[in-house]
Amino acid sequence: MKYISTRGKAPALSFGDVLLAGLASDGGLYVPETLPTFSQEEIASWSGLSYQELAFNIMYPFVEGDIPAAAFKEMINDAYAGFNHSSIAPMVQTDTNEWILELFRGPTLAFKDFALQLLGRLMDYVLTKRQEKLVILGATSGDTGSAAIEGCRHSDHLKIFILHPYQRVSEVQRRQMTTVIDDNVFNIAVKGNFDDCQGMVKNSFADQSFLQGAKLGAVNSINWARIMAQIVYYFSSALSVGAPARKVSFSVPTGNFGDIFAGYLAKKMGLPIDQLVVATNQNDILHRVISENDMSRQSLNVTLSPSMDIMVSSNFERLLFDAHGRNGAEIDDLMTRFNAGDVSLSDDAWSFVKSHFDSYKVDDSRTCEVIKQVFDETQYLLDPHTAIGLDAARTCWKDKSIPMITLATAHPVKFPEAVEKAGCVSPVLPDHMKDLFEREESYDVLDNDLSAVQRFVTERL
Ligand SMILES: Cc1ncc(COP(=O)(O)O)c(C=O)c1O
Ligand SMILES: N[C@@H](CCOP(=O)(O)O)C(=O)O
Repeated sequence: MKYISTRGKAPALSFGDVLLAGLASDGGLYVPETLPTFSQEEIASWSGLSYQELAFNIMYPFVEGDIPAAAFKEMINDAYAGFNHSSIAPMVQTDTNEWILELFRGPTLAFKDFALQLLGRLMDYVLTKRQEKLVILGATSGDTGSAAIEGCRHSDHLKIFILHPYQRVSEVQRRQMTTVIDDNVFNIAVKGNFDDCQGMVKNSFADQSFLQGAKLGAVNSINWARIMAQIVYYFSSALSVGAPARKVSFSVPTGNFGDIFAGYLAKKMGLPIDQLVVATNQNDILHRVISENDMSRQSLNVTLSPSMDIMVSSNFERLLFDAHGRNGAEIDDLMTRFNAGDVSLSDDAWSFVKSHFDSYKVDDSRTCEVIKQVFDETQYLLDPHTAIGLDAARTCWKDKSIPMITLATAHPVKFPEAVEKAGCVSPVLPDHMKDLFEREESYDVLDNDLSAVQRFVTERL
């Protein structure tokens, strides 16, 4: 399997190289040159497999040639061994044909564990073979950071630096990162927002001279391996409600467009998906582009769903690549125009986007209403991101005979502020985190200044 850049100028790479490269050298994102596809019969034959077996069947074509099958199976088993439910991604029914897919059963209680517990092991494997080391620079709005730290902290080949927006992640999220006191883990609170942090990561890939010869790697969903691992739970959940014999729909709380892009790929790979609903908070650029072809960047709102406080949605570029006939030169030009302030897609590209996605925006007060209403009716407590997904699902659902699955992207215990504002009681921390508020924290607060961040990294290489 070869991978190509969405901007068409970087060399095509193998899986191992893409895994370590993160962002392409031309500023684009790597995508597979061709996608594996599965027949309905083949998908049907997977019903009854364990999550780990299914994960192997779906992901192996992406890594074949770089990772031997036996080693890959071992990594998958290891990556999901720390999840607290035997199904790994269990489903909960909330109404007729309405399902919640619980993606928060991993060690850091958010969907990021699905990809990042595997990514750390994949990187370690490839780096050991190559006898190389990697400096990870990641940006987080709260969840990627802890999952990446958990996935990478035990590797002798990785040093990990995570940027989070100062005072804009929940206290539980911050402590999940900053209480990991390991020699190879560094947390930086940047006096800015998530887009600033993500911008610093991308700029650092564009010019790596500050690393004095060391190599930079990515844990954000700009790294193809993140997307690859997130495809699996679309298949597992769909199979559990009768696919491929029947269609299914998904609603996905969306920020950086990585999770829902994985759903779009599952559809291209053969899963019969009827609707893919993009659910946003007040930071609604994705809802605006899908519904009105308006991609204007507005100032970032601080919301009760902080993990989705994102305006520059990295993975949308991967979709635009398809929307432009996979023409890298067109995307290169489009990105230059976007950065110069052009804010709409061509009619053809917009039609393509609308043909695959529905969208809906949910504000903070409605998020609280949904948390409370669902809890009162079912005793099921949603986290604020999932509440946004569920409200969007109910609003956009076209055919109620088709199961609608909302991705529950985080555990409510991570967001006590929203849960309490909704009038519910925040759950207690799970056993492995119960002393989180007593643990020692370590992090540095830096100005929103790329050179200050790069200097911090260089001094710790
Ligand atoms: C809890 C939670 N929900 C939803 C999202 C949005 O996912 P994506 O960025 O892949 O669209 C994120 C972070 O990105 C998140 O942490
Ligand atoms: N919501 C994310 C933001 C980063 O997105 P990623 O999926 O590209 O890593 C977070 O919680 O950090």
